Amino acid sequence: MPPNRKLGIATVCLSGTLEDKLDAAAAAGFDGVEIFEPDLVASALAPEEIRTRCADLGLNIDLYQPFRDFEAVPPDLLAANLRRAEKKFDLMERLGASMALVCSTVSPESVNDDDLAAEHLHLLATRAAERGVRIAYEALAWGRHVSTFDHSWRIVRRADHPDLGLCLDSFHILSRGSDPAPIRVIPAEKLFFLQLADAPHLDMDVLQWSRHHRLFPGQGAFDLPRFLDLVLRSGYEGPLSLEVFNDVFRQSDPRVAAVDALRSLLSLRESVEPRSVEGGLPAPPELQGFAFVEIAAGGGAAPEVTGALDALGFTRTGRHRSKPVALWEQGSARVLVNTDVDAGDATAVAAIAVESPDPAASARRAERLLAPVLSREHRADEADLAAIAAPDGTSVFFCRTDVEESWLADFEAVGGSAPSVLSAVDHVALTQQTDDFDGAALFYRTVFGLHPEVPAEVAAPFGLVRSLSMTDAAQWVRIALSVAAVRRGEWAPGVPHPQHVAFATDDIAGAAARLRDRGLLLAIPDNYYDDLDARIAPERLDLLREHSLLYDRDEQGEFLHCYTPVLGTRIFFEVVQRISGYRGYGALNAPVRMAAHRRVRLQGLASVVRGVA
Ligand SMILES: O=C(O)c1ccc(O)c(O)c1
Ligand SMILES: [Mg+2]
Repeated sequence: MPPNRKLGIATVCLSGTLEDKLDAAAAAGFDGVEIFEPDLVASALAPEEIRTRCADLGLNIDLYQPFRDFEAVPPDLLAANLRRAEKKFDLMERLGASMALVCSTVSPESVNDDDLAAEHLHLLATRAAERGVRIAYEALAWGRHVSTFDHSWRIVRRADHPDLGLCLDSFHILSRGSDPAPIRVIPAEKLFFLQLADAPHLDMDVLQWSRHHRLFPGQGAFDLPRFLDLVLRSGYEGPLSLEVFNDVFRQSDPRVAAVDALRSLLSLRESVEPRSVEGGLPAPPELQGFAFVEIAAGGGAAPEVTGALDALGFTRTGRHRSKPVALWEQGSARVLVNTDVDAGDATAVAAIAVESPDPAASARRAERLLAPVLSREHRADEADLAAIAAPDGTSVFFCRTDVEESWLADFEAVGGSAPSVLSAVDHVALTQQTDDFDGAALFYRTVFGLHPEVPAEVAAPFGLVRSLSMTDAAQWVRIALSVAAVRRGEWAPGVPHPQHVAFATDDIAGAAARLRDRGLLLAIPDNYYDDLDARIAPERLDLLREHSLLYDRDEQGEFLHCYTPVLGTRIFFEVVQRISGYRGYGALNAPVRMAAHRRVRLQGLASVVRGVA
């Protein structure tokens, strides 16, 4: 595929007025737009002005859409529909748009007659051609008589007009579970337009699914790389255009949504183009684990954080040469604690750093995927780490710790080492704002090249929580994202936007005992163990109960985990033991953990920790 393949977006994807949408699409870097009729109708700009505006912004008008309920109607309606079409051709002329989308009819006045549909579309294409317009016919998944792409192709073939072709929309095809392979038989010159949308698996009415829950490619469950590959193999040469109807995106800042949209399309395009293509993205990094996790802690919370690290068996091994940052280490797990005395008891995961064999190339890839590059202050003798900003505000670093001049040289050694209980960072869990979840998932997946696992949904004490974890093929880096499925109202007694860092161990009971000795083991109630006994009857139930260990298992193995209370405003630590290749995160136990965190909150953790430290 040529690397200069044009990328477009339908204005219906974005929030705002037509002007807002065009500005956002252009700012993100799209080449073209599909103008959605209601956006134009509500605009005060004359079609000529829209045309000029698009040209000034460097946007081509790829498509005008949709024209509905045209074909296979009785003669009086046909006349009215042709009049309606002529008016739209007038408009398109003023707009400078040369392709109109016609959706398969849903009208109760239409008849189930392919010959008549073909005849009417032929007539429409003839009229359109006189005006310099071509017609792309799209089968809506809920079309009254035509609801599959192969049916729309039969009609277009029968109509046999050079200015009539097909619009393929991945949603309508994949939502119905249709096999897209027969797209291969459609000649390239009949593939007029391609609309791309992903969606989660949902068992619901297809029209509602389409109008409310579409997602950008890579955010849902459809196999879009295969779909796109088939369409391109057929010889389609037009733009790759996103058409995503989504309730959240309709309300989000269009500039942010447009960037997410283009990132998704760049990543999808990457999946079908050879790696060597000029102007292509640098390959995803072969990540080799977390280099460090940086926690920002206000002066009021720092003792809680460092007290918990100490209890977990970490040793403070280094002090940054120019910043108030301490390095804590154990096994290959490294935590930086960045103390900002003015920040009260606020805590947050400020940064995650991943090991990349080529940090500069990884950062270039991130930049090409529209990640904001952070300019960081560093002294001439300090490491210049490649840093980008994730949508949730977390800084992301790519580094190589195994080279002589690594970031570690910025730290002055201060201490020895202690016996290791924990071996590495197992995962980092970041809670997202309700509207940012899909964008954040897309960011970590594409920039890091991680593979998403099956999304989970749990009914938690303070509301429904969705989560999505992702990892690289070798499971060196795991990121777990979660989100309150519905925006919170006044009643929000849980920890706001909690974040946690999980460490791996081979001795979970030992780790839990250390935490308990320091008053830092999150207590799990008996009811949990009674239920566990009833459900699974795990072998070492007494041990689990004694050490407040949570338990899960999958086809491969078992999972034992425990937690600290919340430290400062929103951070906590988890210790996990994966046995025999367990892959999950114990998502079913999350509600029990959340309720336990709330109990500790009510009791007041600060007094406990200060009493011990
Ligand atoms: O939901 C609709 O009406 C609609 C309109 C135009 C499209 O291209 C489409 O896929 C759906
Ligand atoms: Mg469509």
